[in-house]
Amino acid sequence: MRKPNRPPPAKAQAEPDPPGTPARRAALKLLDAVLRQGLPLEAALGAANGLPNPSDRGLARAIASEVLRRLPDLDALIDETTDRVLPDDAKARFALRIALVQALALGTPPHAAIATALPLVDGGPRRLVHGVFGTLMRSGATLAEPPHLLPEVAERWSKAWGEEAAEAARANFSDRPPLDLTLADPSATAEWAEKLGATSLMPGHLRLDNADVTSLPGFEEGAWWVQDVSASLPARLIGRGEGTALDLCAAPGGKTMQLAAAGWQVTAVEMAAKRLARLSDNLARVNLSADLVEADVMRWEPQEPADAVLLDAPCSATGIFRRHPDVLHRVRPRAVADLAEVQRAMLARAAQWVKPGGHLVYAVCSLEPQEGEDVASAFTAPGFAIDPVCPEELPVGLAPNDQGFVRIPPGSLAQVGGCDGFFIARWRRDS
Ligand SMILES: C[S@@+](CC[C@H](N)C(=O)[O-])C[C@H]1O[C@@H](n2cnc3c(N)ncnc32)[C@H](O)[C@@H]1O
Repeated sequence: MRKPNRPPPAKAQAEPDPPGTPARRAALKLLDAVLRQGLPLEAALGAANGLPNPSDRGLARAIASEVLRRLPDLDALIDETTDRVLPDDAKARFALRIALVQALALGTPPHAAIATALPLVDGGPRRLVHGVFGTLMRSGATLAEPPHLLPEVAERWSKAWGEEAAEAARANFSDRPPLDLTLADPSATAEWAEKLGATSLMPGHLRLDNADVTSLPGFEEGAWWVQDVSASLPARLIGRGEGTALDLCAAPGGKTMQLAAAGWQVTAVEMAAKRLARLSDNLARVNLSADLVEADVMRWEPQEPADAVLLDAPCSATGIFRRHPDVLHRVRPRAVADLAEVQRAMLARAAQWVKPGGHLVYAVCSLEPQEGEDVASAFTAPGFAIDPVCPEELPVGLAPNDQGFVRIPPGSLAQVGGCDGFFIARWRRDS
């Protein structure tokens, strides 16, 4: 005989979360996505997008970004205050990181920081979290300025680029990166610099303190687009032209726009449909056009070779760590090795699509030599020779290396606001 359905036993009434808790819960989800699942912060933002209030979404993102920027320093404070080291993935550690970063770096009053973080412990050691937070507040704890890089990153970059560069990278880490714009018409640089109160590191480039992009003069008419000066160099190294150019791995389209503005008839190939749609919107805003192809570069091939081929390969993106501190937490040696393998294969494919007399440019926004120097140095194909970059093609303060490649190590251009880390190589196909 079936038992009659009984109503579930009444649960003890839980205390309601203090206002502001949903933003902290979303921050916790973002951190979990980056640190435990290895996802990019941008991809994880869906977790915060469910929040009805836009300012909560912004807060969740700001908290998560700041925790990622300051993780070693936050964990050092936590570890020196607990009797036993909390596991890396313990909810208590996450709640403390979130509370401490707000109180010590984001200007949240300590009582609000802890009250909104405690519900994140969810039945865990609330008293411990409260106690550790209180001890640190009473002792006048502070966070290092600039923040420390993750020890493994500092070690890797010191080894690759020298201790001074790694220190410069750290110094750069606390500065808010400037806003760089690329002009569709480089001959109008002086005019736009004056209009926007900007400086310029080279023709076609403008640098401003951060600003609301969409309200700046020139946005509506599409006179420029946002692009870090380093990211603008690969397309610049192809120069002006009237022939055909392939832009491989093209979205969101900074380089496609540069090539189209420089007179090339561009085919932009991108695998991610959403990103390709963004590229299309970006082109429309700046009144430029290109043939857009949604395809995997490892499967697609053009009907005929092009005069210029630009491969901005998928990479660890450690060069953009200032804007996206999550990259430093997601890069593991195995991932870099896997990416380097893909990059080599893509470069070999891209080379087949260059016309004799044409150029091939390879770029990655990576600070890992395995993805830059190692890939370019290993590249050989019949008829190709390195086309060494000249110092005059780069902004003052950057220089090609002995092989004629461009390596932009961490801390570059620090005295004028810094720039992204990059690697760029250029070859010419003679036959
Ligand atoms: C570094 S971003 C490109 C940035 C872009 N060139 C620009 O200047 O705006 C790399 C891009 O490559 C795309 N991608 C990755 N693997 C790809 C593949 N196998 N085929 C085509 N696109 C790919 C990614 O979706 C991403 O949009």
